[in-house]
Amino acid sequence: MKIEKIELRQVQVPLKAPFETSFGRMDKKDCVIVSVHSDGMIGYGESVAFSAPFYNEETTETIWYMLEHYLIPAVVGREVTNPEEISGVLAPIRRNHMAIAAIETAVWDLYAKQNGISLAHALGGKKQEIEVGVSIGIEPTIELVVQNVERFLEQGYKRIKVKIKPGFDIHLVEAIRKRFGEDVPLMVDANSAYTLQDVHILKELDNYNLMMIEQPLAHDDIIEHAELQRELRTPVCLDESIHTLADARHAIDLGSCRIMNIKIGRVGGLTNARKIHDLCMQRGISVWCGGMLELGIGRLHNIALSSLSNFAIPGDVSASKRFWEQDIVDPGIEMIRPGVLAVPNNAGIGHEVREQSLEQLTTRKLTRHA
Ligand SMILES: O=C(O)CCC(=O)c1ccccc1C(=O)O
Ligand SMILES: [Mg+2]
Repeated sequence: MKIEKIELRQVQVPLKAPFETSFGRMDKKDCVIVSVHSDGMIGYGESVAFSAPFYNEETTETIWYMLEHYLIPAVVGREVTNPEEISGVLAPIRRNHMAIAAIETAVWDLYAKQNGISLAHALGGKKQEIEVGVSIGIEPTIELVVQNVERFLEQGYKRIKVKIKPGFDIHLVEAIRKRFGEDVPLMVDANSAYTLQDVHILKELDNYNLMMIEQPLAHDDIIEHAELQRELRTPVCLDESIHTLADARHAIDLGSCRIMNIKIGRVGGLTNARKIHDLCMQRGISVWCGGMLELGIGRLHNIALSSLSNFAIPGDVSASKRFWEQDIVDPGIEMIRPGVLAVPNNAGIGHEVREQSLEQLTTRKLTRHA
C-alpha cells in the first residue's frame, strides 16, 4: 500500500476525574491523533505523551514537532508492504519513541484494514478476550482511594493497582488489605518516587502479598533495581526504565525485574512491543500491557497487543468509561463480562472513529499529501 496522505490532529479531552501519580496530577488528555490514508481507507494512531515531561521526556508539543518535521516526511508517499518496515525506516531517529509509535500504530491499523483482518490477528494474537485490571490514582486521603478500589472491584476488574509515593504507601496498602482481604490481586506503582535509601519501606511492602511493585526506583535505572529485587520477595516490575529490546534483555540478564510492563508508546510502536513480548516469553518473564490514560484509539491498540499469549497478567486496559464521559470510538469499549474485554474481530482496531466529535475536539490540524 502507498501512504497517500497523513493528517495530524491535536485533541484535548477532560478526564472524568483528575488522575494523580507520584509525579503530578492530570485533569485532561492532550494528544495527537495521526491518520494515515491509502486507497480510501484510514489507519489511526494516538500519541501517549502528556502535556509536561514528568513521566518521560516527551510532550504533546515534541510529538507534534517530530511528526511534522521528521516522521511524516519519512513515511508519506512510501510504499509499505509490511508495517514492520516502519520502525526500521524510523530507526535512525534517536528516542522520541512516543512520536514514532503514534505514526507506526496508525500504519499497523491501516495495514490490517487493507487486508481485512483485525489488528490483533495481524500481530499474531490468538486471544478472543482479555482480562483487565485498573490503575487507581493518589487521592487526598487513604479512604478516598479505598472507596475507588471498592467501586472498581464491583465493576469486576481482575487486578487492582494503586499509585503510591513516599508517605502514601504502607498505610494505604494496609487499609486495602484490611478492607478487602488478602486475596484481592493487588499491586503498587511508584513511578520512580523512591531511592535505595527507602529500602526499609519497600521491604515493609513485602509483607502484603503484592503481585508486584512497579518502578520503585529511578526512571533511568536498571542497576539499583537489580539490587532491590535481590532484597525483596515481591516481584519488581519495570515500566519507565524499558525503552528498547536491548533494555529489556539487559534488565532480564541483570535480574532487575521479574515482570515487565509493556507500553506501545514507550518502546516506539507495536513492532518493538511484540519483540519485547517475544523475548520475555523466551526468558520466562511475564508481561502485561500498561496504559497512559488513552482514548479509544490507543486503548484498542493496547487490546490488540494484549491478545498475544504472554500477556498473562491483566493490564491497565480499562473500559472507556474509566476515564471518559464519551470516547472517540464508536462503540465505546465496554466489558462483555465483569473484568473482561473482547478483542475486536472487525478489520484493524475494530471500532469506528467518531470523526465528527474528533473534529469538535481538535485544537490544531495539519495535512500532508504524498
Ligand atoms: O489506566 C491507565 O491508563 C494507566 C494509568 C497509569 O498507571 C499511568 C498513568 C499515567 C502515567 C503513568 C502511568 C503508569 O503506568 O505508570
Ligand atoms: Mg507505571
